Amino acid sequence: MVTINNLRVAYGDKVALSITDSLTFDEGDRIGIIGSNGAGKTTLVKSILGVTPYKGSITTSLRQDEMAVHLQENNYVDSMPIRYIIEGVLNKSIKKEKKLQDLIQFFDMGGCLNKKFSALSGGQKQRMTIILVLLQDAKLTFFDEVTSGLDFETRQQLIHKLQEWYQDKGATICMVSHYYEELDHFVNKILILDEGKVIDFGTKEELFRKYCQHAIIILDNTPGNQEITKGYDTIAAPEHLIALVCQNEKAEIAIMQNLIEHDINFKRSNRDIEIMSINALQGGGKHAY
Ligand SMILES: Nc1ncnc2c1ncn2[C@@H]1O[C@H](COP(=O)(O)OP(=O)(O)OP(=O)(O)O)[C@@H](O)[C@H]1O
Repeated sequence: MVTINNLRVAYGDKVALSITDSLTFDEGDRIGIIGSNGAGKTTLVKSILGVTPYKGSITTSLRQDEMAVHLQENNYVDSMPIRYIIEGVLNKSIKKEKKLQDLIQFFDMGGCLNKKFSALSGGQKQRMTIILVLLQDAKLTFFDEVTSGLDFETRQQLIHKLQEWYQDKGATICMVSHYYEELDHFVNKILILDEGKVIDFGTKEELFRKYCQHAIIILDNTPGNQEITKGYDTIAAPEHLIALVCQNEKAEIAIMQNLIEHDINFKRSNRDIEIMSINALQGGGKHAY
């Protein structure tokens, strides 16, 4: 659906993106794009959309109007009831457009239509923009930090709604996010960027196996837990955690039995995107896909 080759984007002297290998997004992919601030995530989205000049090639079977985007920041007229913003942006009447009515109902925005944009909560503001984006029914949709600035519960609700909306649809989605738990539920592939370069790209399962093996056991990084886990293989984890790596089921059962005997709380995971990506980033060039 989209193939990228030798992509390079620079802002003045600063190279924001340099993708040397070929990168392909297939139809139906749900791709999570992760990377720290300034990694080039938004630049990649804008390049594919054709709104940022680049060198190299991006080939796609899609027309421009078959792609939609939800960008990080959206500015609307603050003092206007959102009913008129929605109708003005779409050039459609809510009364006459069944699909638009369905979306408004689905995202529970019917009661807000007469409110000014400035009077909406953060979650309602995001939902309004999402309605505008989803109405396009695009073959490829980008969500760039769609939940940024929202509290945990509102983020969860929004992602849950998006998931529900897309569950029977074959649409291709690219979601840029710093929130790993959101991506865990929403995407099947992960693209890891760092300083403008691709660190890895693959299915969640492939990448987890590559960097974390069969499973990991995660526990608090306390002196007591450090002592008990001394003989085990660990991989990189956020500072407050210890991640024990298990090569196979037998090994994980042995570790878990030992932890249970010592009355230690732990979490077992075979899909932790955060720990996988920390290890992918540490592997750097060694693991480059
Ligand atoms: N219009 C611009 N002019 C100059 N530099 C830019 C511009 N847009 C982005 N950059 C720079 O390019 C690099 C990549 O930016 P980009 O916005 O793509 O990163 P990102 O991964 O989306 O970051 P974030 O998570 O903070 O949104 C950064 O160093 C950024 O400062």
